[in-house]
Amino acid sequence: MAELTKLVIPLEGQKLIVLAMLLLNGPYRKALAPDLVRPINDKLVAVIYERMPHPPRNFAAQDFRSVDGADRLGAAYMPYAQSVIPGPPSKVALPSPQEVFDKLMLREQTFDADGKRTEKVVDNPDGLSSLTFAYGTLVIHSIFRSGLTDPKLNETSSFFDLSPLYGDDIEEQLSVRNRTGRGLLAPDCFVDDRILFLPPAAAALLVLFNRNHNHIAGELLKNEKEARGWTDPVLLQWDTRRRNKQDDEIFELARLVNCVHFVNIVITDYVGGVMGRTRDGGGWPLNAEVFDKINLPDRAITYADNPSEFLMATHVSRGDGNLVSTEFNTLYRWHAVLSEIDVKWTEDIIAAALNRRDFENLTPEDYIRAFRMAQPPHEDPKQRTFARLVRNPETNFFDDNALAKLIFDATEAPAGMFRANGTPLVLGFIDVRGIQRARDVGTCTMNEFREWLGLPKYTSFEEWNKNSKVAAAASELYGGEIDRLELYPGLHAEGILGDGLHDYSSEPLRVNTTRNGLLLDAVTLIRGDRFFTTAFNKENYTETGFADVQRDITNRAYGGCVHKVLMRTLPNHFPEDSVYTWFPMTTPAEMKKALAANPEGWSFDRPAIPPAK
Ligand code: HEM
Repeated sequence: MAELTKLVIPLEGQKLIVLAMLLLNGPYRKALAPDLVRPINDKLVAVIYERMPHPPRNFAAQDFRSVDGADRLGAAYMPYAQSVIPGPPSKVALPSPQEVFDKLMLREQTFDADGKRTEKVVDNPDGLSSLTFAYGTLVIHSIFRSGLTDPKLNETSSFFDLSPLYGDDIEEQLSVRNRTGRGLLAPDCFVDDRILFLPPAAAALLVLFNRNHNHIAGELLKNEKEARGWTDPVLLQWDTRRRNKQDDEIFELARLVNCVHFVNIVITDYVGGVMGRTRDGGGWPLNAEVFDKINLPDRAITYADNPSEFLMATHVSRGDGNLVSTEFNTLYRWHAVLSEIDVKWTEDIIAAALNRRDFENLTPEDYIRAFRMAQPPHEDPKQRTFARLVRNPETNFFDDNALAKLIFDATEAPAGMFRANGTPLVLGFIDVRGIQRARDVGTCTMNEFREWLGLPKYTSFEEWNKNSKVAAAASELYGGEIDRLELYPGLHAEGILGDGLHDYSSEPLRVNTTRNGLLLDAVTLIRGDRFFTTAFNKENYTETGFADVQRDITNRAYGGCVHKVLMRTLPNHFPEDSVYTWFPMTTPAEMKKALAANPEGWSFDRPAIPPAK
């Protein structure tokens, strides 16, 4: 093992990423001498982080230097970054987006004798549940909100700031607050009405984050009152100025803390799951201290040929800011992984409103009309509902049982697999628009993106996807030239070798582009955020807030964090011994297999719903 470690130190780029991740993986990690884990982890983080430019080199929409130079990196209403500057456009015309979608991305369909259509769902091979991608929609809606009139503009900030809950400007934020001096959000509401158009587990999760905020605000007021000089809010009811000031302070602190809960789940349950590592106890593929100070030579990669300098201390930067890019906006459009129930839910809403079940020629207008008819969004976000949930007329809360049911249903539903021909027909027009959008904003090709990530370029369509039918269709669309393959279909119809990151044995350098990109992006976004790094301390978060978000890497979920929010916000629904509590992003059926050798103390059954009050 020591020999293997020596191998890692002089490596660089992609080879280092693959080998270091292998060494840090479960069984190998245990065999590593403890003092070797840290240097390998640190070099891995350095290589990943330094590969992304900070700040980005280019803005997708910025043809001229801004007149006042006052751009704030990552603020809402900034243009997307363009990480890869594409080469000159090919003189040969590109295929129509619809044709690209139909041949490479449309979920396989079969028709029975009566013409009834069935879509072939391939369950996610890592056992991920639909809840993973409900969470995923909260993640992507936190950082992407492409302008309707100008898709090069991002109307939300590039930070994991739970903007679907809190909004993108002060007016939106105030629309979900009541400013009683306690820093609370109004009961069970959120700002972003895009979430109402998604399968309801996403909205249910957001409601739980609302409750989590209010729990945190309550604890802060209780425990930090003296230290912060806060007053009992009852005594402030006639003093609007002081009441608002106190409310703002508690609110902003609770928001900071709540965002760390959100990102802790991203790091552990979510990215760990998507990388295929939750089931076998792998969790987050990097050392948990990835966002801490790292002391290494400034550009660790350039020290590759001098291993003795590897441990020399300077530092790897962090907290520099973020600007999400147009390439990653393309990468995250994971419509192929939608579960059968999520697709059915979407289809049923559209069919009921439009009175037809053929989804071939949907338009954005059809789509919006269907959702507005199904559940007209209330003007006031405090009164909005979803999935036909009803608010308690006295408290304005939703029924806990109804929320828990939505979470349990999504936990049991197997997500789909990342694969070619995986996007459900009903989301077809969204992908077609996405392909066109990627062209309009000047997105690079698949191979340009891979090269930028440090991955070897594909040399043939067969290498990109071993399924000969998919490879032949793509080759035909792009005139046999793999370098012309666009990023959108390139990512979403890419084949997975073995099961992606797990199978290094036969072709060690072949790593799936999406997973590779996800890891890079997650490290970059979180490490670039000062509130998760340089400003993450007791002074800024208070003793109470800082203690609340500490992760326990020895817990039953291999360090996962989602159970904390579930148990806290629905205290009667998530039992201590249930896989629904600790592993809701993997289906219970899959967790039963994963824990088969050691099932004592685990319940795999759906938790009982308490009698309605
Ligand atoms: C049934 C579930 C879903 C529905 C109905 C849906 C619908 C949509 C719609 C309507 C758009 C806007 C397209 C446009 O304006 O051109 C969109 C964009 C997008 N979707 Fe989905 N989506 C779903 C699930 C997901 C999931 C699970 C993910 C990934 C975790 C995802 C990632 C994205 C991304 C990254 C965008 C671009 C957002 C932007 O640029 O502002 N979607 N989706």
